[in-house]
Amino acid sequence: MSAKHPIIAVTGSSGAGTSTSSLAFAHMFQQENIKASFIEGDSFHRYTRPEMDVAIRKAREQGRHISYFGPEANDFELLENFFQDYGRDGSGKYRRYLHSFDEAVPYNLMPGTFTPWQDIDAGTDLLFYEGLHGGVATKDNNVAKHVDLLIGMVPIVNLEWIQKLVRDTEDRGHSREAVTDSIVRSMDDYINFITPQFSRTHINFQRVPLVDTSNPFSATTIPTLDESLVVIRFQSVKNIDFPYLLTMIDGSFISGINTLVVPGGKMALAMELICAPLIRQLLVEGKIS
Ligand SMILES: Nc1ncnc2c1ncn2[C@@H]1O[C@H](COP(=O)(O)OP(=O)(O)OP(=O)(O)O)[C@@H](O)[C@H]1O
Ligand SMILES: O=C(CO)[C@H](O)[C@H](O)COP(=O)(O)O
Repeated sequence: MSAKHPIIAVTGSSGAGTSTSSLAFAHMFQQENIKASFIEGDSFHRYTRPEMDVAIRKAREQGRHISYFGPEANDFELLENFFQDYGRDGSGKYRRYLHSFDEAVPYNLMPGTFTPWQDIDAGTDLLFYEGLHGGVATKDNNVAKHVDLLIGMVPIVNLEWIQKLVRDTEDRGHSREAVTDSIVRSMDDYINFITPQFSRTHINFQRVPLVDTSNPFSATTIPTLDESLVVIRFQSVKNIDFPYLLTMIDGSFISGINTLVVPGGKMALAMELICAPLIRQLLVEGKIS
């Protein structure tokens, strides 16, 4: 935790929508005149795509699996140190993992490689991380403890797989078979390193489709916001003004203790109405109560 240099993390599996959520946060930061450093979790992968292909093959020969969800393919130590450094004095180094030609060409690099490490901008008000491991905690590394506001982005798993399949095939040049294989290969790490994070979050946003997603592996389109609801669970934040949220968000309702449901189309609005006061509190008081 850091009063002076707060860290906000949106954590979620591959395809969950953590990058998409950055838009709502970028909007909030702009409205509140907050200077933020945006960091992508994929920067902390250990391997380039060709190196990862080799690591996957070697692990397979040894009868093991390696995936982007676990510590073999991601440097949790580096991520923890990065958060610690930022929390201490607002410094840190970042790089980008380039998934597609669109992302790689401006750097004159190939997809599946990294940009060089560089210093983050000096003098930022906060760090915003979106990625796989913002709330990870293992016996060796506790990333979660450095985060001041931790948000879980967790679509129902069929929807998550559809979002991953469609995005990875349409934007990242992977075959349907390769994406399916990576989902299967990642399952142990998913259970051990991804899902436990959602018990450490302040708030989880869970998108639930209202259309049939029973065979995610045959889907070719992503259910739209209007074809979904979002279940918002408040875990470790107090003083949430539910009457205000219910008034402001048309079609919202309370489904259980500390759980608000909003129409999918209202997800960004809900995120802003809920998170903006928390961010203000974080910057003024140095913590979320
Ligand atoms: N709320 C949403 N409604 C509709 N589509 C969405 C929503 N959130 C994400 N998507 C779509 O799902 C796909 C994956 O989203 P996104 O790229 O944000 O995931 P991610 O969590 O950042 O994944 P990765 O960590 O693998 O980069 C994208 O095609 C995105 O447009
Ligand atoms: O988004 C991901 C994890 O968050 C990808 O699975 C990971 O970055 C590897 O990408 P690629 O398979 O395109 O090389």
